[in-house]
Amino acid sequence: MTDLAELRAAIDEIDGQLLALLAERFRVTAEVGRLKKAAALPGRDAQREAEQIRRLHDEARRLGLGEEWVTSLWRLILDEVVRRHAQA
Ligand SMILES: O=C(O)C(=O)C[C@]1(C(=O)O)C=C[C@@H](O)C=C1
Repeated sequence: MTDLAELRAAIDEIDGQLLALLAERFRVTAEVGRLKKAAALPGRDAQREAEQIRRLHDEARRLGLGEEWVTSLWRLILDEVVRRHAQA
């Protein structure tokens, strides 16, 4: 039981770090959104996203994570950034 509690505490710690990193990522993408708006660039950059997904696939393979799963996760994040760009 102690093991379970300790493992769950480790999970909670990691979840907090993941959330903080995501918040930091959204802070940076908000700056990108401001630059794009000032330059009248579209919110989505499909070529950049394809490069990102390719790189993430390589890293996912190296880490033993499923490529499709990583793609779905980043789709969620990228779509949220594009949504925020459109609202800025
Ligand atoms: O790099 C950009 O141009 C962004 O707007 C950031 C970002 C990202 O979150 O990484 C989001 C949307 C774009 O389609 C590509 C990348």
